Amino acid sequence: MSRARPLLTAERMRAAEQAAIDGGTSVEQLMERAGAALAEAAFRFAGPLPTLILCGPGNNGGDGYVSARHLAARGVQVRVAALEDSQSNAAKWARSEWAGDVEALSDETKSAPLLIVALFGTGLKRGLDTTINQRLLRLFDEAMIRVACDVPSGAASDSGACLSDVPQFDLTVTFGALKPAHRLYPAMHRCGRVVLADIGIDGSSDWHEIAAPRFPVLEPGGHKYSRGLVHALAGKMPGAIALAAKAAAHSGAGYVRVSTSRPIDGLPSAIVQIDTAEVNDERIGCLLVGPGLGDIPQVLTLALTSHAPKVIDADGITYLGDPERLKGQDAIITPHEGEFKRLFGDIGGTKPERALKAAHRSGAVVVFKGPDTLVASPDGRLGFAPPAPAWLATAGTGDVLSGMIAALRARGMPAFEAASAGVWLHGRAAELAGPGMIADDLAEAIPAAIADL
Ligand SMILES: NC(=O)C1=CN([C@@H]2O[C@H](COP(=O)(O)OP(=O)(O)OC[C@H]3O[C@@H](n4cnc5c(N)ncnc54)[C@H](OP(=O)(O)O)[C@@H]3O)[C@@H](O)[C@H]2O)[C@H](O)CC1
Ligand SMILES: [K+]
Repeated sequence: MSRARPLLTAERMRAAEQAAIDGGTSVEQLMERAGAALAEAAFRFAGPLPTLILCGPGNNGGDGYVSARHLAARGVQVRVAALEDSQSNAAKWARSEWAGDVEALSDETKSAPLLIVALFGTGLKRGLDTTINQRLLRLFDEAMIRVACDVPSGAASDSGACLSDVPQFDLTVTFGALKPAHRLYPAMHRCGRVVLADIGIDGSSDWHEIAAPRFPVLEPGGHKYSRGLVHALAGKMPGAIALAAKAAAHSGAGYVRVSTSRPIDGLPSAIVQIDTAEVNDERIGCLLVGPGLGDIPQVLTLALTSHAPKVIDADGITYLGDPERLKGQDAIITPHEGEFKRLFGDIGGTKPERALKAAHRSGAVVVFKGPDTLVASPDGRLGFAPPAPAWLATAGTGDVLSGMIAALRARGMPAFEAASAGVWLHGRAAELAGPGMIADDLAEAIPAAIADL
């Protein structure tokens, strides 16, 4: 299991920085490590290209001055352009240690093949002034490779909002821990590749980027029930539950059963169809309800009489009405924005805050889907999905995800881990299925995604 990279809000980042300082590390030492890491990552990524570094007035700019010194020490032709005088002592120190000139950022500033932008990081308070932003965008267009220091300038670190027009960077070098902006829409799509540098602060957090899952080892002596029985309840539109059932089968469930009032054609024969719904059969590893449910809420009510772990998706979420109905249900719900709002109403805050409040209120693991999918647990853990292909936005991919999560849960993974692993595999399978995929291809790409692990 590759180490899951931690994420911290700006406030928790400052606290971690302060703890390091209380522990005897100076701000200048932290800045020296950050700037050196920025130089190292930029050099590895771009090679010894002539470089222009844009430095802002705060410590983000300070990192920029330090990186200028380190790149110059490698023989790189480096120029620095500053927005204004440095405000903080550490930034003043970093600027004083830079032996070269510092140009004033203006309309006359010439760009360079490698552009490193260290204008604003976690201290951004508002969008960039139009003049500054125009200059940034011009220099950006004239450059070949663009690198952001810590956070793309103009992106709000905690919410992932772009407070001004943020261009598309090739690389973002961040320090200590990832920031929410690296994994929240739209800022996440402006970062390019994100490199996390260790600068000696304790970045540990209960927020993480979801990493490739480690699968429960299959017991040779196992049988179809020990590998997990997924029991799906069909509703009005059988196509959706069929897709979810297929995805569950491809995700390694030992046995997939569908309760349906009429035969569903096109289902692989490995998937058993029955016209009863014994939802308290203790062999059930995970119950799945919601895909294609339509307006038959009594099927959801039946599902809630089951003691089995369950995945509730789509219409099943809509018909819940009250999040409290999920208490004690050992449930994973998989809402997109609309279903989230219908169930939880207008919970304010950033997407991470909303996801965690919903998990806390419902007692369920909440997979809050979107171009930035989060997995929130009632115990405060929060997983951020790595960027997934845009072509996942097509009909039926949500049904596939719910089936994948149900299978992993049925295989014995705890709810939060099963939901996180499902989200990760869903994105990976989409990459393998390619841009022309439809949801059926996505389900069929799951075994290759798992084999990849
Ligand atoms: N946290 C760590 O472990 C480390 C972080 N480092 C780097 O430090 C920055 C955060 O530095 P900070 O000085 O807090 O903030 P910024 O550099 O991002 O912003 C500096 C000032 O810029 C002004 N500001 C904000 N928005 C705008 C804007 N749109 N236009 C103009 N000016 C703006 C603001 O000043 P005000 O006068 O507006 O209050 C900010 O104070 C972090 O990102 C890392 O790169 C350390 O170097 C290493 C360790
Ligand atoms: K920046």
